[in-house]
Amino acid sequence: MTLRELLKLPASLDDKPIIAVPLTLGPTDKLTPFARALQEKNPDIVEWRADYIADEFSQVMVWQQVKAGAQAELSQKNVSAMTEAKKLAEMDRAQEEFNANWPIMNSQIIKELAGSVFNTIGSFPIILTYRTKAQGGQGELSPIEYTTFMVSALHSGYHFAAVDVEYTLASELRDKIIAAAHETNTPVILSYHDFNETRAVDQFITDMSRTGADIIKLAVMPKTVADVQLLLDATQEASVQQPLITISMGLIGQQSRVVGYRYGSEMTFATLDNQQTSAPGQLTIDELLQAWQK
Ligand SMILES: O=C1C[C@@](O)(C(=O)O)C[C@@H](O)[C@@H]1O
Repeated sequence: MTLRELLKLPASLDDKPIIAVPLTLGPTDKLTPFARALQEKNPDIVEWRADYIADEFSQVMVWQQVKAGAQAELSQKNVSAMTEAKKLAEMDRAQEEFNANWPIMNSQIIKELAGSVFNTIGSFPIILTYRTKAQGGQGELSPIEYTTFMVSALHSGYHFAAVDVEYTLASELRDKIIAAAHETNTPVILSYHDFNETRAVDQFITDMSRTGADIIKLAVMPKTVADVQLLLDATQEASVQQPLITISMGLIGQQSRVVGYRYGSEMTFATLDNQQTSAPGQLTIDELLQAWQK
C-alpha cells in the first residue's frame, strides 16, 4: 500500500510526494493566520507539533498557575501569620486533591487543545506529533506523560490522519500508543532522528520495521554529500513492508527533500514561510514547487 492510500489522501496526479506542513505554534500564538496561509498554500497534510504547546499544560505547570493565583490572593489580603499558615496548609490539601483529579483534568485539557487545532484547520488531515527534546523537539514531558498525552489525544474524539511515535521511547510505552492508535484506526509513523550523523541507516530501517508501526520515518544529519546519497540509496534498496519517509537534514541534505521521492521517500516536510521550520534544512512550499519545476 502506498503512503497516500494508507493516510487516505487523494492520489497525486504528478507522482509527487505528500507535502506535510508542520504546525509549530505555541500557547500565545494565534492559529488563524496560520490557517489562512494554509488555505492559500494548500499542502496535503499538516503535522501538529504538539510539543510546542503541550508542556504549558503539564501537571507541574497547571499546578504552578493555580498556586500562584492562590498566593497572589493571599498576599493582597494582608492576613495574620496564623491565617496564612492555615491557608498554606489548605493549599497542600488542595494539591493532593489536584493530583488525584489530574488524570481527568489532563484528558479534558488535551481534548481542548486538540479541539482548538481541529476547529481551525480540521479541513486538512492532521498528523499528531509530540517531539521530545532528545529527538530534536521542544517537549520535556516524561516518557509516561508523553505516552498519556498521545493516548489521550488519540482518544479525544478527534481523528488524526496518523500519529508519530518516537522509536527511542521504551517499547512497552510505545506499544501503548500503537494500541491506542490502532483502536482508533490511526496509522502509526515510527520516527527516529539523528542530528549528528548518518549512520547504519539500513539497519535502522530494518529494525524499525520489526515493530507494530505502519510507516517508518528516518531523519538523519549528513556530514558530506555522500551521506545524503547513502540515505537515498538505503531508501531505494530497503525491502521493508512499510512505506518510508527519509530525510537528510540540514543544508547539505536539503536536496533529499526535493528528490527523495524518486528513491521511495513518500512524504516531504515543507513550511508555509521560512520562519516556521521544525527541523534544519526545510524548504518552503514555494521553494519546493519551484525546485520541482526545474
Ligand atoms: O520527523 C519529522 C521530519 C522533520 O524532522 C524534518 O526533518 O523535516 C520535521 C519534523 O517536524 C517531523 O516530525
